[in-house]
Amino acid sequence: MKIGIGNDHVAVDMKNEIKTYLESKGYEIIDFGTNSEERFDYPIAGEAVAKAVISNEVDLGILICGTGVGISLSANKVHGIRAVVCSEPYTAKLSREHNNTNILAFGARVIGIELAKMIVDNWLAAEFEGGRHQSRIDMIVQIENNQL
Ligand SMILES: O=C(CO)[C@H](O)[C@H](O)COP(=O)(O)O
Repeated sequence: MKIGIGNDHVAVDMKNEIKTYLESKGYEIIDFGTNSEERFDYPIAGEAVAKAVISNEVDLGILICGTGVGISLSANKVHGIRAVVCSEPYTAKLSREHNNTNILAFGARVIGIELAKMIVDNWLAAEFEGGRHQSRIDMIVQIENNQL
């Protein structure tokens, strides 16, 4: 599986640790940066990873900024993206099973690396359940389509 990863200046170290962790588990990672601790505007990374998901350049995306909020908000502006920001594994898991999220975001200023790994593991291991959840996803898509 191919995963796109992106971050701002706050999250360079955490991004690299998550990247190494996932590569050690056999995932292919495409790094959309930044790799500098110079101030970097999170919408750039949020949009880049989101577009890579939508174009199928990658299967899923992971985004990290200070809180995970700004970078997930940015990704969610791209049509077809369902990005979740979360700080614990339960929401990460359910966001895949019920909401079919295609991007996971979290905050390098909020959680530590071990919790981040646990969140990533739970999110990647979970699968969309479909069934009663599909019609709700269809409704979300309809809201997007109503804006066009
Ligand atoms: O969490 C974030 C967005 O939600 C950013 O990482 C944060 O706003 C960056 O702040 P600063 O430029 O002061 O380092």
